Amino acid sequence: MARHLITSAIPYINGIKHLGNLVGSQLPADLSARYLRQRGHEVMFICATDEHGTPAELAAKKAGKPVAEYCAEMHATQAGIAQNFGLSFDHFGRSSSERNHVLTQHFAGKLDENGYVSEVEERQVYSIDDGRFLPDRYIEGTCPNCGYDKARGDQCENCTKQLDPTDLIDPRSAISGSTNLEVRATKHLYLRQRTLRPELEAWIDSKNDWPILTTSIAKKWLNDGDGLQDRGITRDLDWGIPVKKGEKPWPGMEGKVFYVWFDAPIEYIAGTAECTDARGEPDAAWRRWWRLDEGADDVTYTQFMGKDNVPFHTLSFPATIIGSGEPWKLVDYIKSFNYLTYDGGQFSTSQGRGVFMDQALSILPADYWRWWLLSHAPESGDAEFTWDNFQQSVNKDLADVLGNFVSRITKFCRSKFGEVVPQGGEYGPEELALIDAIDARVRAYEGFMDRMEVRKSASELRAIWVLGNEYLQSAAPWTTIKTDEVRAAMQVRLGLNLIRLYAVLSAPFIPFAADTMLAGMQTDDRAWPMDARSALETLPAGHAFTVPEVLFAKISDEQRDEWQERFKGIRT
Ligand SMILES: Nc1ncnc2c1ncn2[C@@H]1O[C@H](COP(=O)(O)OP(=O)(O)OP(=O)(O)O)[C@@H](O)[C@H]1O
Ligand SMILES: [Zn+2]
Repeated sequence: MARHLITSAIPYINGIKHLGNLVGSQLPADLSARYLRQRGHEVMFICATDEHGTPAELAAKKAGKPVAEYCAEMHATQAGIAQNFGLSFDHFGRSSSERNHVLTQHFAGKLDENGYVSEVEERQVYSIDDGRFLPDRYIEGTCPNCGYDKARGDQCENCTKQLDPTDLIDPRSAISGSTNLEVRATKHLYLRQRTLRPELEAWIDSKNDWPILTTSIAKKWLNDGDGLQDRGITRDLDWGIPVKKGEKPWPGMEGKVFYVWFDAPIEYIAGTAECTDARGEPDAAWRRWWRLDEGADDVTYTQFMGKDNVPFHTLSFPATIIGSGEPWKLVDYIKSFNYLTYDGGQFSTSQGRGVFMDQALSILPADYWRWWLLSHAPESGDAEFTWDNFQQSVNKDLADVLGNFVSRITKFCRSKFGEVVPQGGEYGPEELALIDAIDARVRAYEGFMDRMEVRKSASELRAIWVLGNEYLQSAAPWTTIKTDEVRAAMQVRLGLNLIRLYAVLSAPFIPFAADTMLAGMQTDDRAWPMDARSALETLPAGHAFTVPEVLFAKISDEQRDEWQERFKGIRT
């Protein structure tokens, strides 16, 4: 048994997540966590909501609620939807937790002690009417390049020119529209990533088994242009973790908070502490996952995330860990994803484009989505969600292959032998060949799952389902029974055992259907098949079962067209 720490990139709090967010982080992390638990390993799977920063404040304002209240509600909403999707977090924490406050301030204090923090005086736009400094993207005005009148302080989205807020003509606050702005001096803390560059580079270079997507992004940030830059880690905002040096005040930093990207990854650690707190365990229980000097030296730590999060996880967060000078656990493997696109465009939370997790569950159960998303995970490049493709893949893989297999075997057995596993008969060459084929494919499936190759795992699993269908087709117990009832009984017994085996193997992908299959087979034996032959003898002759309800219904053309129409617009 090994110990696996798994974290998913923490979803931002400003709304319900879309299918792109799901497949780019939480869902593959869940696949891995479920698989490793089934293989008997000790798993700690952590996710949380990422709650700080201006977009949270603005979303709260739009909802007409104080930001703390908004975040608490949205956290509960996201947690509920995650549960309905079968995301098996050991804990779904909050980056605004007390634990994260303390740890974030602790890391900042250590970084400062070790000389990795500098203070920089900046000039920033202050909105007198809003009573706050405005981040670049919350200043709007006319683009000096193309004349577009809604250009943002960081960029004109019309002509794509990169801008400074001071370049804008007639600048105004994007929050209130006020033009009562002035430039004020303000002091901020910077994490001295440049100084840590040699250590970071050596560490990245040692990771030769990481996905190319991960290392290529890390190397780009390390080397492009002038190389890795120091990074501001504080902001002039109210909502966030107050800037402190450990438990002590930080002179000159009063009223400022840490930048959301500084505290968000620290929540992986804090979330683990929140988890063991909730279980009523002592500090040692979370520290053994994170502190190399307190038991974490045998932990394998894997992070899951979309590509835009990679720089922070390959460079900034490791800089925080390394710069602390303390023996915290660094990540062992970063599984990153390209983007899922929606019907020819981008998914977007802020623009309400795409299908969101709550909407998805309102039309179909979680497993339909889990299967499609994982079997089409954007691993080697971006992947596109289309309703056509979704319909085809659900109908073919889930309904025609797996669902049909379960239904034919169980119904046939019920009609000829009753709802018990029939007895008699011996395997012939066909059965032995099937068992060998299953063994080979299960070993291949394990290999892909161990390496977190999501699409390949899905197609191997599908191939295992297909083996059963092909066997059933050629063994044809409904024909056999006319001449050889004992042989038909053996074929059916094998088929019923295959259903249990499929439930076990498929559970990481489609946990709800797996439960239905096991409930139908009236067993809770989830033992991973070490060899197919004995695994297929789990349900003995005489064991009772029930015919499960329809596992997967086909998606009709009318449904497909209706959903395509319903979800083509913008969610408001
Ligand atoms: N279209 C996408 N496909 C795959 N992963 C994505 C996609 N969009 C975002 N992600 C990933 O989803 C995770 C959660 O993202 P987060 O909640 O911060 O939303 P985001 O990156 O602001 O995206 P959006 O604004 O589209 O919701 C991150 O790991 C991010 O990289
Ligand atoms: Zn422009």
